[in-house]
Amino acid sequence: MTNSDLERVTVRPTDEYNQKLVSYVHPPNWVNPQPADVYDLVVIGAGTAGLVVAAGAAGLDLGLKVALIEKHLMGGDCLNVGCVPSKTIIRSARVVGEIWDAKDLGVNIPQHNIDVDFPKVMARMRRIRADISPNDSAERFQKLGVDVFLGSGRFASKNTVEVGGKTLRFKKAVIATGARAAQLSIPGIEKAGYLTNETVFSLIQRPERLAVIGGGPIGCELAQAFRRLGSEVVLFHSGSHLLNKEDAEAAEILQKVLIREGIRVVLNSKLEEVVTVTEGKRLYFSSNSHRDSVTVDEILVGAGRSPNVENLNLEAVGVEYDKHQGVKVNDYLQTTNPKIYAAGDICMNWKFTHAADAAARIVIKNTLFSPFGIGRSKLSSLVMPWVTYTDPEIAHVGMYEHEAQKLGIEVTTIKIPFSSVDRAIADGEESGFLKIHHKKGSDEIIGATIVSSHAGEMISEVTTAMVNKLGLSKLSSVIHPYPTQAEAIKKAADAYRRTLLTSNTKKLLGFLTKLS
Ligand SMILES: Cc1cc2nc3c(=O)[nH]c(=O)nc-3n(C[C@H](O)[C@H](O)[C@H](O)COP(=O)(O)OP(=O)(O)OC[C@H]3O[C@@H](n4cnc5c(N)ncnc54)[C@H](O)[C@@H]3O)c2cc1C
Ligand SMILES: NC(=O)c1ccc[n+]([C@@H]2O[C@H](COP(=O)([O-])OP(=O)(O)OC[C@H]3O[C@@H](n4cnc5c(N)ncnc54)[C@H](O)[C@@H]3O)[C@@H](O)[C@H]2O)c1
Repeated sequence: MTNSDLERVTVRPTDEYNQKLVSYVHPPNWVNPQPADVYDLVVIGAGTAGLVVAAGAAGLDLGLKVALIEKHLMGGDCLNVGCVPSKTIIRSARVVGEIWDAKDLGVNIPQHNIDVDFPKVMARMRRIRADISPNDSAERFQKLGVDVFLGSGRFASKNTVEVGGKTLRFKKAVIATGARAAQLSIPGIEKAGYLTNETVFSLIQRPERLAVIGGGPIGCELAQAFRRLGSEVVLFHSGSHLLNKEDAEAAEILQKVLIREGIRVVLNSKLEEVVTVTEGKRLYFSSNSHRDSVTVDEILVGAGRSPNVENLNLEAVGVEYDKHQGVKVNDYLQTTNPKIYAAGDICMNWKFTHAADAAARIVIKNTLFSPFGIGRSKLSSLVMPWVTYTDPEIAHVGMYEHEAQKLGIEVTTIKIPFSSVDRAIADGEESGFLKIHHKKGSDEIIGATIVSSHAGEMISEVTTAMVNKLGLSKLSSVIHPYPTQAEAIKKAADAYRRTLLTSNTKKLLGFLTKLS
């Protein structure tokens, strides 16, 4: 491929920050290398999953030949149009949330004095994204010893992939092509136009009125952020509750917060049509048998993901897939072609950056260091936490009660409301809770949910305990600094320990007290 063949990628607005970003993750002057005779690994897609596989394999310094193919921006969704930009604007939005609560904390800030400089919020996001991007850059991966090919990868035969007119022969290949926003079949929406995660971070002006479609993590995080940054927001959700995959009580707390902050939440919604009118985009909808309409400036769709399975010629290599579920893999992340593996959003229900990272590590082990399948790692052995970065955050790890029940595991749940945790009271954050599920009659933790402004920081303690099989008894012996919200974990562990006291041990303790 010569320079002129390289598809130019533009990220809008084309300011200095986005030019810097592109110069790292899709350099316009990039020249694809001459392919090696044969690659130990060819990885298609340079999002988190692909980057971690490539860096992990090349970084071992074993002389492995690794090729990495990216058609758009290295770093994938997470860096460019996902975690990084969303969390960066959520940081600005959080300041507004703090100011809204300031009066209750004795700090009077006239609300009409809040002046969100939306273009500056977005410019800060673009600057930070560009500053982080060298980590995922073509140049860095080249220096790691990876052959980086920019262009669209496609299987050509059982052991070759084509990119930009070049043919790469592989011993093993990895599909890490991720997912994109699922398209909705609402009449008129295509014509009216809408934003997805691929375009919303290119906004430079605040949409004064925003409709968000989908009340999952994307919808809830961005609806709250835009509301706090000054937009009028209406959030449509087809389910009867926001975040319907989460613990219902946790989702209920968030739902109340979003409504209190002025978001119009429309549940059980069915969007019937979108029409462009002089005042904007009008959405006709029904909800609980009631029909209504709302007119907005922009529509943001975040209603699930579709895996990027198209144009890979998967049929030619015997890799089975489903248009909704993605590439079919077994527990070892092997596709229906034993030489081809997959990792990340393309094949997993856990659509998280850290899940893609963890899956990539499994793929490295299973493709390169498990001869004859000996010592392979399994996806099902992972203990997976996740966090929805709303305010309050909702963090979860392991199983929900209903999942355990489905598997026939009897569960006891310990719930610690933050209204009983001194630091949360001092912080004015009593509405959340910590729930720990453990096996009935044992201290083995099988799952936990935390609702708190810092739930995401706290969940790792529970995850560490689960991974290392530290039960509640052990956690009870861990000293937690006072006052911290993480003391809730110790309180739950102490509550478990108290259940162990039988009436006989209580009598014995009472007797010992009298003797002392
Ligand atoms: C708005 C938003 C916020 C999010 N926030 C979080 C968060 O806070 N925390 C979290 O853990 N997760 C978050 N996620 C999810 C996270 O971004 C994804 O789970 C993660 O990026 C998946 O990584 P991946 O490598 O599987 O796929 P991707 O990141 O999608 O990467 C796939 C790459 O493959 C490339 N590709 C596709 N087809 C081809 C081809 N034929 N040839 C060459 N290249 C190809 C694509 O261009 C892309 O770069 C968020 C997602 C969104 C949309
Ligand atoms: N903090 C994080 O880790 C984070 C943040 C954002 C996204 N993500 C990942 O990205 C993935 C995608 O997020 P998402 O929020 O798009 O997906 P999601 O599938 O979790 O939620 C989308 C919701 O939209 C609803 N919906 C679907 N069609 C609708 C319609 N026509 N009208 C109204 N509602 C409709 C669905 O009922 C669903 O609950 C998630 O699986 C998540 O793992 C993670």
